[in-house]
Amino acid sequence: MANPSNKVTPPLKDELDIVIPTIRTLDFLESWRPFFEQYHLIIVQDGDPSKTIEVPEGFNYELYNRNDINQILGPRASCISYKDSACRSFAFLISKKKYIFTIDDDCFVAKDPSGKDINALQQHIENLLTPSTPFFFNTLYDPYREGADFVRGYPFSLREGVPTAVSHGLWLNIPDYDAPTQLVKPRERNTRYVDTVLTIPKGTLYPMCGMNLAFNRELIGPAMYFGLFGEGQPIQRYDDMWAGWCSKVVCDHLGLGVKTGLPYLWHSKASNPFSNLKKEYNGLFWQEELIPFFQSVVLSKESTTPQKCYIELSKLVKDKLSKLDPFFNMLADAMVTWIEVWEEFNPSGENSAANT
Ligand SMILES: O=c1ccn([C@@H]2O[C@H](COP(=O)(O)OP(=O)(O)O[C@H]3O[C@@H](CO)[C@H](O)[C@H]3O)[C@@H](O)[C@H]2O)c(=O)[nH]1
Ligand SMILES: [Mn+2]
Repeated sequence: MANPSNKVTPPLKDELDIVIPTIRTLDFLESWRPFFEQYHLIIVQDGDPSKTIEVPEGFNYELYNRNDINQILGPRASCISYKDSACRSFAFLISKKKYIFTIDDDCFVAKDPSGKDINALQQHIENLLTPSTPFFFNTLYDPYREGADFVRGYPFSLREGVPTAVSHGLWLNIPDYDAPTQLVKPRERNTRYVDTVLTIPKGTLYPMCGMNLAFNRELIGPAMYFGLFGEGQPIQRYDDMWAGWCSKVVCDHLGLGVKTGLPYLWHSKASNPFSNLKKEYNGLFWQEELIPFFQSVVLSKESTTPQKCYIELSKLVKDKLSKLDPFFNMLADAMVTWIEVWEEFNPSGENSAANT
C-alpha cells in the first residue's frame, strides 16, 4: 500500500516494536535502515546511564537507560537485569504493540544464497502470521509456505494449525555457541544456510537465543521475561535460555506454536569465551537439572492465560529448584514481580494472576 511519500507501508508497521539492548553502539542500524526505518524502536541502554548513546538519524525510537528504568518501575526495577542483554525485558514490558522483534547490536543484514539481502523482520512477520504445527510433524516442513503443503497422511483435523507465538531466527558467521564450544572451536563459522522454517513439536524444549527473535506479546509476552541474570548473579548468558524454556512450556500448555529457522542474520562479533565461561559456569551444570524440571512441568487447567501459567510456573520453580541454588528462590520471586509489573503496564481486564 503506497503512502504520500510513495514509500510502501511495511507489514505490521504500527503493530510491532523493534527492541534493541545495547551496551555498545547502534551503528549496526545503518545496515538495517531499508528494513527498519519505518518501524518504532525501543532501545534499552545498559551499563552506565551517564554515557550518551548515539542513535543514527531518521529512526523513530524511545531510549531508556537504567535511571529511566529505576524511575519508571521504582523498587520493582529490581526484576530487570543490569549489565546483561536481559535488560531488554524492560522494553517487552512497556511496549504497547502486539508484536516484538528483538535483535542484538552486533547483528547485521545477511545475504541469502542468491546474494540477496535478507529482510529478517519480514520473515519473522510471515512466521508469526502463519500457523504452527506442534502436534504432528510435517515432513515437507512449513506447509503454509509458497510451494509446500501438508503431505499424505497428515490428519486433516490438524491442518488448520495453531497460532504462532514465537519466531526464532538463526545466524550466519558467529554461531551462538557456549563458552566450552567456543574455546574448542574458536574459528568455526556458520556458513550453512538452511532454507526452512520448522515448528518445534509440543513437549520439546529448545535453546532460545535472544539475538534474532520475534514474538506475539498478546499471546506469550508475560512468559518472555529474560529473568535476572545480570551483574551480581551466579549465572549469566542464560537469560534467553530461561525465557525460552518458560515460554515453550507455556506455549505447549496453551496450544501455541514456536517456530525456528529462517530468517538468518549475520552475527558479527564473538564475545570473549573466557569471560563467557565465567558467566556460564554454573549454567553448564544446572542445565542438567533445569531441563528435566521443565520437561516434568504440568500446568493446571485453571491456568488459562500466560500470566496465570507464569505464576504457576514461578511456584514450581520456588518449590523444586530452590534446593539446587538459592538463586532460583530469588528468580521465582522476580518472576512474580515481573507479572505484577506486566499487569500494571498491560492491564488484561482480568484479575491479576499474581493475586489469585
Ligand atoms: O552487559 C551487557 C552485555 C550485552 N548487552 C547487549 O546484549 C546483546 C548481546 O551481547 P553480545 O553480542 O556481547 O552477546 P553474545 O555473546 O553475542 O550473545 C549472547 O547474548 C545473548 C543474546 O542476545 C545471549 O546470552 C547470547 O547469545 C548486545 O546487543 C549487547 O550490546 C547488554 O545490553 N548488556
Ligand atoms: Mn553477539
